[in-house]
Amino acid sequence: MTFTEKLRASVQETGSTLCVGLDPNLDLLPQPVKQQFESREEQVSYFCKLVIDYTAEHAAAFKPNLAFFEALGKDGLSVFEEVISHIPENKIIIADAKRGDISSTADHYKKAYFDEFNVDAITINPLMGFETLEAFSKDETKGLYVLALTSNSGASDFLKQPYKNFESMSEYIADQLSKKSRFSDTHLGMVIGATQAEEASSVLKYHPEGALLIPGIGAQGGSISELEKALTHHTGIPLINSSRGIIYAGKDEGDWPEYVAEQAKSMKQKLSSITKKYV
Ligand SMILES: O=C(O)c1cc(=O)[nH]c(=O)n1[C@@H]1O[C@H](COP(=O)(O)O)[C@@H](O)[C@H]1O
Repeated sequence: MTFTEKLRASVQETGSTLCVGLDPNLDLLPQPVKQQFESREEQVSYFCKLVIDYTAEHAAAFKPNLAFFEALGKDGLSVFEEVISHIPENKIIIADAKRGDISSTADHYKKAYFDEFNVDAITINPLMGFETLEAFSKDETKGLYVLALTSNSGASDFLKQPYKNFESMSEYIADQLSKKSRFSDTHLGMVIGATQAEEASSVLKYHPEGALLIPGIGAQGGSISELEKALTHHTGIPLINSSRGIIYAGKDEGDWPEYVAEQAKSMKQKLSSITKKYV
């Protein structure tokens, strides 16, 4: 099954374009989890597994962010592996690693994330050039989400600046990804921030078939109705990510996982007008 086939199937099976972001911040973990386990590793592992159990029926994808696992030190990658092994087979797993390096180094990132951890997709920072993508390009079962128009205000530092004969570097990245897609077995998708809906449609038109990872709803305040407008002509399947807005719902309650499930269900419903186009 190719990456896009798996992506479509996961969205269809769940009737959802929601991606639950696994950003386990030790300072924000629910009190009952902290009380139950002494070690940080056990706390993070248990927390993420419960979030997965309680949200899986509402989500097509999970996006563990590597920073939160690396912050655990030497055992962080073991916890990451434990957590991703807990994610049901039919869900898309995106390793949010934002890697991007010269080709020989990129080849080792590819070995780590595609071959060893066997995730479906990884996020890529293209600042070192399109060379950062090449090592990943030979696997039709995998996808890349390349930072194109990020959700933060720092998008104005480079990405929203005019570049070559494009209105912005974001447009140029989208155009290049579309051209490179013809020669790549791996699906080349984009990261587009939900907080950038105004600029998003002009970027999306350069790569209309690209799968999208869209962070910025929930805690960052991106508007779902503006996002829906921006996606009007887009055919690539979007996964819309919320991390803090879901995983820390009901954080100090004994039955916190119920709040997490409720929040995921509610977000799935809020996204339904976007989702219906892709199911
Ligand atoms: O690549 C990402 O996932 C990403 C790109 C971007 O432009 N903005 C962005 O917030 N993210 C990530 O998406 C998640 C957003 O988390 P919340 O704001 O808590 O929903 C974090 O893991 C961020 O690192």
